[in-house]
Amino acid sequence: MSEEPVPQAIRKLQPGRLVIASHNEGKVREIRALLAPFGIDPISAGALDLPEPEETGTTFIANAELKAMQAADLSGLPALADDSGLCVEALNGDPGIFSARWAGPERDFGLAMQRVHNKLVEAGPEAGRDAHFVCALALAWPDGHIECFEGRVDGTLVWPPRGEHGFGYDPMFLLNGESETFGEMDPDRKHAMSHRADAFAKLVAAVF
Ligand SMILES: O=P(O)(O)OP(=O)(O)OP(=O)(O)OC[C@H]1O[C@@H](n2cnc3c(O)ncnc32)[C@H](O)[C@@H]1O
Ligand SMILES: [Mg+2]
Repeated sequence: MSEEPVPQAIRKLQPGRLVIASHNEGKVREIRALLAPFGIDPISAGALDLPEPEETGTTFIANAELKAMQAADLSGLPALADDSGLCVEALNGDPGIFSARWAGPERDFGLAMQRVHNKLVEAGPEAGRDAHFVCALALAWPDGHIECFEGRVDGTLVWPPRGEHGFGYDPMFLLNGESETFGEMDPDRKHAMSHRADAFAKLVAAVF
């Protein structure tokens, strides 16, 4: 069996020597699955007890950068952060970088999805249901070097939410051309076509 070519930056990442700078279990699960083919078994920020930084950036990239840099700094290890969110066209891109914050301190995504739905109802019957997910990935090295990549997928929103898989806004997001929401989809299928997979493919391609 021929060995898969391994990108340079990834080659430097050894099992147990990469931190996933995220406190979101759903994301950590997906990033683990994306890294598995490279033989990388990362440590999560939670396992290292790293603090959750305040997300003061005004873009997905800026927030991914600040999370990755803080984790690399504190751990002395390379760190991969993900800042992502749902952008609804009829809501001028909201909740966008505030996607986690719309779920309140309890991180209640039933509530967050209801909020999105209510705003769309308020926007009136002519407001469309188009939306996209964005994922910014930042890979920070302890020497301060940082690389960023952004992925995106387009779809529409359904109501009521459907499916028990995934996390966050997945049950209300229907990728263009699909009949199952991300919440109904087999997780492997979502991992293969999500905004996170798109950003990850760019990360891998850039370091060849
Ligand atoms: O910052 P970290 O610790 O990584 O975790 P977080 O949950 O706060 O993550 P973000 O700040 O990036 O907020 C993004 C929110 O957008 C939502 N989101 C991102 N990717 C998603 C996906 O693949 N499916 C559904 N919702 C997603 C999800 O609810 C996240 O909480
Ligand atoms: Mg966050």
